[in-house]
Amino acid sequence: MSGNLIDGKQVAARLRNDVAVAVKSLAVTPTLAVVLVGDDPASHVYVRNKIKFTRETGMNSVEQRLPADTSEDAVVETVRALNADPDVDGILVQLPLPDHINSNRVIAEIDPDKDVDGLTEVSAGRLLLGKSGLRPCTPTGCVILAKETLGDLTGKHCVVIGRSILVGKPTALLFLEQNCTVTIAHSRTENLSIVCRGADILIPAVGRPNMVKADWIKAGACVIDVGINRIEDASRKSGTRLVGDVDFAEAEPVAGAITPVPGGVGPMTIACLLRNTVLAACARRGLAVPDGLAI
Ligand SMILES: Nc1nc2c(c(=O)[nH]1)N[C@@H](CN(C=O)c1ccc(C(=O)N[C@@H](CCC(=O)O)C(=O)O)cc1)CN2
Repeated sequence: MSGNLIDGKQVAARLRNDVAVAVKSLAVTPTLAVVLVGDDPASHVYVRNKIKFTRETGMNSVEQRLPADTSEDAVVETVRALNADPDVDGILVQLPLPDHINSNRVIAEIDPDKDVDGLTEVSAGRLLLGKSGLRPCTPTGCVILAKETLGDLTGKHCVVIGRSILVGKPTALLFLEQNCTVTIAHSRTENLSIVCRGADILIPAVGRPNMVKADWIKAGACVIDVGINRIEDASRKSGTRLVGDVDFAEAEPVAGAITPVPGGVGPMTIACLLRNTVLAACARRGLAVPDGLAI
């Protein structure tokens, strides 16, 4: 890897190791339950990896795989049963759900103390109010990568592009929690490139391949690319490849540090999910959080 690359795979592997050490130190074995509905191939890969890493870090994995035509009520019942199971510490419902299911209703059913994705209204409220709680995984991964690169983030100007509930908004709040000065930019922001050029930390999270160009980036800035976009590439056997929201070839020479896609924020998402599962297990069971899991 070249000098300014932020190696998300390596940081994620280290975090998974910290989780494994933490799990060994606990008197109980945390359990993560995964609910997967339907046949989305990417979701199947993500869930397979979540289960694999859950087991590799010494935790129990519970799987609920439901067919694509499962009714919304049946998915809600599945979540309720997991809420009621005292052995289950964390519940995650893999997104996206099939079109006929209202994701908001399903997520709202998750017990906030088991909400290891940090997506319920209670988790969002706890984050907004600065109360302890489970934080969303991809945004937490962004903070860990930024701190790994820059150390203390106090006073840094962080520009988040995107205002989604899954990434943009919680990312902004988490960087605010780190004492950053935060700007949330989006598709209607005027002079977007100029706003971005003011960033010490730039976090595009919009899902638009190669949108951020070299002249959007302040020289030496830390760029954390949340976009994972599959584009056509006839030169590849598969006919496609993954790119971020940042035009990496243009941006890399300008940035002080930059995440690649793949191999940047993506692997952190699952590592942070495992960390959240330990945090949930400790909070539910009144145990102290083991050393090594603080951000
Ligand atoms: N319930 C949730 N659903 C979804 C989430 C989530 O956090 N919770 N995020 C995404 C999918 N996702 C995890 O679920 C996820 C996405 C990407 C990666 C990752 O490691 N990507 C690799 C590339 C993988 C590839 O080759 O396709 C990378 O960026 O290096 C992990 C997890 C939507 N749904």
